[in-house]
Amino acid sequence: MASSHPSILLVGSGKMGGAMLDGWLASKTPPKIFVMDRHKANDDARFSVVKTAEEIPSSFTPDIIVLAVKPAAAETAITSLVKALGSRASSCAILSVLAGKTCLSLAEMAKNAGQAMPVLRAMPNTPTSVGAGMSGFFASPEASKTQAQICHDLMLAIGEVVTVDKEEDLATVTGISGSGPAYVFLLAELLEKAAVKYGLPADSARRLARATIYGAGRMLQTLPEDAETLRKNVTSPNGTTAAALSVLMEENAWPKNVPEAVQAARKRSDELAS
Ligand SMILES: NC(=O)C1=CN([C@@H]2O[C@H](COP(=O)(O)OP(=O)(O)OC[C@H]3O[C@@H](n4cnc5c(N)ncnc54)[C@H](O)[C@@H]3O)[C@@H](O)[C@H]2O)C=CC1
Ligand SMILES: O=C(O)[C@@H]1CCC=N1
Repeated sequence: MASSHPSILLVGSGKMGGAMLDGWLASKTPPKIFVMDRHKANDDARFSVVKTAEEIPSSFTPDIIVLAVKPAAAETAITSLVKALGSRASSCAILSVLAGKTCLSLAEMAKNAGQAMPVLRAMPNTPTSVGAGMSGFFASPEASKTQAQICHDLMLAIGEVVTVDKEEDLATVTGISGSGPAYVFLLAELLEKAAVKYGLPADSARRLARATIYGAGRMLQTLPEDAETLRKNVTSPNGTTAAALSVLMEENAWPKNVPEAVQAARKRSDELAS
């Protein structure tokens, strides 16, 4: 297995698979990529596309199968891959980005289809498409050190990686960074709507909301201060920010809602496991 330049089969190139694909293609040393998705056009010379597992050429054996289908589609996809790859599947590992589905349950699917395969999991997010992703990562004990390193490095090529020691912690990762971009996009939507409500033109509203979130994000990314300090630096005593935060930080507002939202995502992740 070539760890420096692995070959991957990306199964599912929808919103998350497509975001990872964009990230890898823009990375310094893109892996060799085959995409398997009946909805993906075969119009880009930088990777090959097959619509079904049966179309994977016998000359191609991936090091890593990156599984990026919906959780409910996992079994069909794994079964078709095991059957089509035959004995070649024995040298592949599965890197799943599916919410919820455990390494054990995915490994069972492969075994039931006729081939034991090690399973590793990553929980990425859509900012991987612009090289600014955040992924949680877990390698099951069945994966070799080389497979774990390759998968870790694949995710590192498209953003940051946090390795978790306990697989169940990926549910929390999902509620924080996997789903998290949606919380930020919601904030952008709501700020934009508020700006329009109070009289600004739509274009200005959009720019103000987006640039504010981008600027705050860059500060969080580049400055050493913690988020609380950065917030306090904006908040003049008895000023406008204090007035706004008295609404958002009210006991039953964000301090209650945000942890509850994360817990709802964690619970849903556990439900998707079965
Ligand atoms: N959307 C997101 O922000 C994130 C999604 N995920 C996970 O990524 C997975 C995919 O989610 P999305 O990309 O949002 O869904 P999606 O519906 O946009 O993409 C799924 C893709 O899988 C393809 N597909 C379905 N069955 C297939 C099969 N048998 N063979 C090949 N391709 C097949 C579909 O054609 C589709 O393009 C989910 O399991 C989700 O939990 C993880 C982190 C973030
Ligand atoms: O909503 C979902 O289930 C997926 C997992 C994390 C982000 N999107």
